[in-house]
Amino acid sequence: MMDRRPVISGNWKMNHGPEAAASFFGELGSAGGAARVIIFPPALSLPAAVEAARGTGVEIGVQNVHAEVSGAFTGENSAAAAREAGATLALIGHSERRHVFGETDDQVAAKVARAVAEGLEPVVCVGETLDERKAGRLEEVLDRQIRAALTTLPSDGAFLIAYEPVWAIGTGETATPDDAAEAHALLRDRLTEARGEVAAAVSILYGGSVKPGNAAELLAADGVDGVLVGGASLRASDFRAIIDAAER
Ligand SMILES: O=C[C@H](O)COP(=O)(O)O
Repeated sequence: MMDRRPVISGNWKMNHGPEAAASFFGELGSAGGAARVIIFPPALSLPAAVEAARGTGVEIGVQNVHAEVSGAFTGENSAAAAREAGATLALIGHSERRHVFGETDDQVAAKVARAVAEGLEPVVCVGETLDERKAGRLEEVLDRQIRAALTTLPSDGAFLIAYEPVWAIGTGETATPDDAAEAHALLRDRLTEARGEVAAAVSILYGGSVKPGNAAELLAADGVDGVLVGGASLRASDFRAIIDAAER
C-alpha cells in the first residue's frame, strides 16, 4: 500500500554500538505516527536496534548490502542476513559508499536487485559533488545515477530515493530549499518518465546537514517528502525534534 507520510530517517553511519543503540530507542520512545520513521544502524548494532525498536513504530534498515547472495566476501554483509536480523529496508549507494569505497552505478544497481530479491525496501542515494555542481553537471549526474538505479528498482514503486548533495554531507553546508526543490523536481521527472503513475508512490528524501533548526524549512520545500539525517540522528533528543518538525 502506498505510504506517503513524511519520512524521517536517520543514518548512524559508523556510530553507536549495540548498547548505545538500545539506549537511543529507550530515550526516543514511540515514533512513527504522522511520520514514517526509520533508523539505519551499523550492521553489528542492527539486532540490538531491532530488539529495542520493537513496538516503537520505528523501522530499521541496513546501511549497505553485498550484491551477491553469499560467498567469500570477508567483512561484507548479505541482504539475506540483514533481513533475517530484522532489517526491512536497505540504504544503497550512500555517497560515502560511492566516494569513499568507490561504488559504481552498476554496483548500486546490482545491490538494489539483491536487496529487493531478499525482501528489503531499497533507499537509493544520489547526489552530485561540489566539483560537479560547479561545472554545471547537476542534471547530468543525477540523471545518470537515477537511470542506473531504475534498471533494477521494482516496477511497483516500493522504494525510496534520497537526494544528498555530497558537498552538504557532514559539512554544516545545507542546500537551500530551492536547491533541494530543483533536484527533487528533476528526480521526480525521471521517475515519472520511467514508471508513469507509479512514481507518485515514491518518496524523495533530502539529506545533508539536516538539523532540528533547519528541518522544518527543508521539509516544507517543494517536492521534499522527507529527510535522511546523519549527525543529528545520533542523539534521540535531536532526532525527536526533527520528527516533531515533520508532524507539526
Ligand atoms: O545519510 C546521511 C547523510 O550522509 C547526511 O549526513 P549529515 O546529516 O551528517 O550531513
